[in-house]
Amino acid sequence: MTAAGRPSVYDAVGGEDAFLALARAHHRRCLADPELEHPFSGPDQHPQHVERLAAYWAEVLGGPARYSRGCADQTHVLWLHSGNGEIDDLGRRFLACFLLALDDAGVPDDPELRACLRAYMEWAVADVLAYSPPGAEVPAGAAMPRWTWDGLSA
Ligand code: HEM
Repeated sequence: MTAAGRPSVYDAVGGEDAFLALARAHHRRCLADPELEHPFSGPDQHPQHVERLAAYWAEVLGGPARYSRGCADQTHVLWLHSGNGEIDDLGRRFLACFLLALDDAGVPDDPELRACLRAYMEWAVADVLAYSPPGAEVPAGAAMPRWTWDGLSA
């Protein structure tokens, strides 16, 4: 629950198991995409990619701080996606896979929740793509984003 007594976005999605199902569905969609399949099929993929992605999204959307406590931080996430050159098309595909995965994973079809999740992912894709020019410098100690019903929380 949030301070105002309203469920967090994390709770509205369905908590930990729902985020795992969402990350799994999203990964499946990425692997089925002819372009996105390449970056996700490299030999050095983290074996727990899906679990880590689920923990990351859960934390950003108001869940427990499992990613920043047990996995890595925002600087690592930005660094992982940086310096790949012009990948705007991959960003569009990533967003499309996320929106389809919401249905695949059975995330509640509440219009306010869906709009909130879409706005978050549009923002997050743009944030990652901002570091795609070769040589882009990722800031050290970048704070984990927090996304609420009202958008990015300062
Ligand atoms: C342009 C679109 C994107 C592409 C092509 C992409 C690709 C990737 C790849 C290849 C990995 C590494 C997988 C591995 O080695 O385990 C990864 C990891 C990850 N990505 Fe993305 N990604 C994109 C956008 C995003 C966005 C928008 C977010 C956040 C909302 C995100 C969050 C993450 C996280 C949390 C990880 C796991 C980091 C970890 O293992 O600690 N990605 N991504």
